[in-house]
Amino acid sequence: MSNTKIQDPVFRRFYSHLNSAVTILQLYDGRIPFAHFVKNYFSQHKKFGSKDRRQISELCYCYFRLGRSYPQLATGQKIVKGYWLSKASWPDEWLAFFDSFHLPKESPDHIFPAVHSFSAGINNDAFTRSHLIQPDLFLRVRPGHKGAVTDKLKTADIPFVLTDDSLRLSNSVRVEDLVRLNQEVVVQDLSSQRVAKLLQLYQTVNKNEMVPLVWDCCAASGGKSILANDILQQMELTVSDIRPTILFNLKKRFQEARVKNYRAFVGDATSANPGRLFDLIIADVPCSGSGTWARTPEQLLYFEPGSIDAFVKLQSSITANIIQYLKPGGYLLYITCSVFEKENEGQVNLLQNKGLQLVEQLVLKGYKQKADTMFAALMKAPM
Ligand SMILES: C[S@@+](CC[C@H](N)C(=O)[O-])C[C@H]1O[C@@H](n2cnc3c(N)ncnc32)[C@H](O)[C@@H]1O
Repeated sequence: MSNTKIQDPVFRRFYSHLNSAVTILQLYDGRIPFAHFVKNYFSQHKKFGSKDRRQISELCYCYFRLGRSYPQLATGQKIVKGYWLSKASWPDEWLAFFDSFHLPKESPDHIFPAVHSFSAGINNDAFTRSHLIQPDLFLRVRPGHKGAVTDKLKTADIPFVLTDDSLRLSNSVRVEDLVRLNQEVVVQDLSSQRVAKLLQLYQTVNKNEMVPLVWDCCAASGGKSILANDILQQMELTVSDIRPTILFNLKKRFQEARVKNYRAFVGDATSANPGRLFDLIIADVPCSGSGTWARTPEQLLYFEPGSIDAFVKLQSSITANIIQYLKPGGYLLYITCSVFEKENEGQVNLLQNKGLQLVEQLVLKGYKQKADTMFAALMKAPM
């Protein structure tokens, strides 16, 4: 680390945060999400105020964002390089400060683990570099709440960008203090919101006049179910997940979101029998999450490449089971937050081999918009 004596309190504080970040990174082994780890660390080390906590965490994330680039650098130097690259421009005094660390001029060359080919149309270079910057926070405004929500943000003087029903905000905004979460808005990444396109398509191609029976078989806390509720307006919903605790969160969230007409059960989608047939099954399957690693950049260092094949196997076991519960001519909405072709088009191919017809698939590229990258496919069962 540089010996430069910098008296400016801004840089002295930076050094102090840098030293704390180095200590934390030396303790972290990737076994739990870094967000949980750092939260536990701060709850055991009460001397850090909230601003310090935020800055120290950001420095740790800057380190992860470089992935396996610059193996020759000490941890502190790598943090500073990541911090430098995390913003497009810096004032001159900061550039002089960074210079004092004798950092390499070359661009990072091992940000993303090259473990498998990407889905069609993903630009390798742009996607990889997008990990250097923290994505934005996105909210989906629920039907009928646009005016009230934007008024609240304006009154609180919070900068935002509204595009259709999607709000983009800085990550530092505490939205829960400003608007009613789940009732007025849902915290949902931009690409996740774009899955709406396939739900709207389902509405136009589905010729059944009855209220559709819908099963969200990997529901988690219900983000896609609430989206389906807002688009389809009327549906008879079944939700399930393998984790009982997440269904507890779902029930609380559904109460806030005023989603009432549903039944829930704990079930392993590789073998669960929901006891009826459905017009639409939503399978937002467990996956590598590789389209969201700009939000969890520790994965760039700690992700186990071997686990992709385990995810692929799990995904095909889930789809093999659930398609048995599609009505003749019913629809499957298959979703991942992965960029790997194996988890995306590869699974669609398997389903086509089982007789399903592809209606439309979308590679939801978020990397140019400070958002996640996802994949969604709408498929139709034979009549
Ligand atoms: C990507 S998340 C779903 C996110 C959710 N649809 C949303 O929009 O908020 C995948 C979910 O699948 C669940 N899961 C993993 N393996 C499963 C299995 N074998 N059967 C059912 N659910 C499973 C996980 O517990 C997790 O909640």
